[in-house]
Amino acid sequence: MSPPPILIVDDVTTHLTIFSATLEAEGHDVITARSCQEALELAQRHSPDIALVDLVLPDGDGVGLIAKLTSCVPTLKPIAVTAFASVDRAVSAMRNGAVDFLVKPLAPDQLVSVVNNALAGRSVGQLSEESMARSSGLVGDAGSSQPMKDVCETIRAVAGSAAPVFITGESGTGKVTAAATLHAQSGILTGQFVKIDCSTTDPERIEAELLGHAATADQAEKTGAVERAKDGTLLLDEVCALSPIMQARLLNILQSGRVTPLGGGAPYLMSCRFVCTSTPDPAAEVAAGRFRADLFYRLNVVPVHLPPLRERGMDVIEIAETELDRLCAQEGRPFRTLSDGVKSVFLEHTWPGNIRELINVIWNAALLNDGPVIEISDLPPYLRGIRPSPVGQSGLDNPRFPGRTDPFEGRTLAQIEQQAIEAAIQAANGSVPAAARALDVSPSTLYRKLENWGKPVRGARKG
Ligand SMILES: Nc1ncnc2c1ncn2[C@@H]1O[C@H](COP(=O)(O)OP(=O)(O)OP(=O)(O)O)[C@@H](O)[C@H]1O
Repeated sequence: MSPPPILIVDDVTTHLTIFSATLEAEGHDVITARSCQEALELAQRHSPDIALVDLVLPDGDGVGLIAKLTSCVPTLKPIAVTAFASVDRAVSAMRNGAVDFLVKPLAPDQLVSVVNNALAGRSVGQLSEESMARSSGLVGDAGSSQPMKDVCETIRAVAGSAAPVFITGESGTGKVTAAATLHAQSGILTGQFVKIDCSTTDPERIEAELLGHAATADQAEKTGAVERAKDGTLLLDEVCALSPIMQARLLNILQSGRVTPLGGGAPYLMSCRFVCTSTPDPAAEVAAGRFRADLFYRLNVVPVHLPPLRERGMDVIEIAETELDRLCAQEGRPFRTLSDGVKSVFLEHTWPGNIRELINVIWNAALLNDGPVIEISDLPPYLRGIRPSPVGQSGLDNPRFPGRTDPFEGRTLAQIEQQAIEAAIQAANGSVPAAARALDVSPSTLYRKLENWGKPVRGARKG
């Protein structure tokens, strides 16, 4: 029997032809779709292993398609494909079930490497959990800023207790990694680290995933996550996404400590440590009535907040260098270090996708270039457009702020906004509409701001 095929979803014929030829040359079977509708039909018929999904499709949104594909083929590993300007869309795709993302234009060896990694069960998002199982903790391996020292201290202090921990932070800041670190450092937990993604698991199935179910006429018995995490850690990733009904059931389980599998299996006592994560601020979710206050107080015994990368100062360089070493060893690439210009750009950029975005930038640069030093020209265009601060002004060598750790220090919000907008326009070769698309605002917003700053605008409409 031939292995399941790889599904490529893109409405541009040349992309379909090039991606298919590259993967077929590696011995993969490929099927192609040009729309969400066609992709869903093919997925139902062929149960592909991997789907490469372009995030902009003629009849819908690729992020939504990824969620639908994984719900119709639970074993499917989707990979989001996006244009340079929409890294945050890719981050949102990963939050909706994508195991990895690729940024166009794709180099053939990069496409093959990401697909092979996904087939082997490795992705940027999963490597850390593997490492975590082996190491005594990845959070803290790289990054010595004060906010991260505080986080590591909290993790060390509470790892050995059974108290529930609630980890918050923007997407890609390392919440799941921190949860796995807690498990690895516990010293007392002998069971497994089990993760349930509450935002992508089908709401109809989440109760059975959590509690398990007895055998039925058409389904074999299923062991629930609570039981699999016996004497270990149960991570409820993005717990605020649970429906009101599931929130009530979870509260009930926490209060009684007893779990009864669906369909009448034998009840058992729960013995796992609960760790939850949330990207939206859980207190705001409670205030808005979307998350139960009583459940939040039960789960939020030890709060841990992961700072965004832009507030971690020089950590961005430490993490980039550590990851460069790791990825070069893994991929056999010859890079040794980052140029000073690249370090300066990294300190200027605001990293909306946080560590995940940084790792993808490093991976891209190391795969597509020759080394031994990563230069600005090796970075994706949206980063090349960022002007490093003049000598003496960057975080690397700023005499006013020796050892400065905050790239925003000394700047107002308005100055940071102006710099981000100018960088986007430069990256879009001076096109305001293209920069507006990249920043997800209307062109008129940018024209208005440029006018207020007294900047000449190419192609601006009068009146
Ligand atoms: N301290 C770290 N050093 C190196 N890599 C890290 C570190 N923390 C996280 N990562 C990597 O960053 C990526 C994002 O981490 P993780 O999935 O833990 O973030 P998250 O906050 O849970 O993201 P999301 O909210 O989008 O699910 C992963 O690839 C992980 O391996």
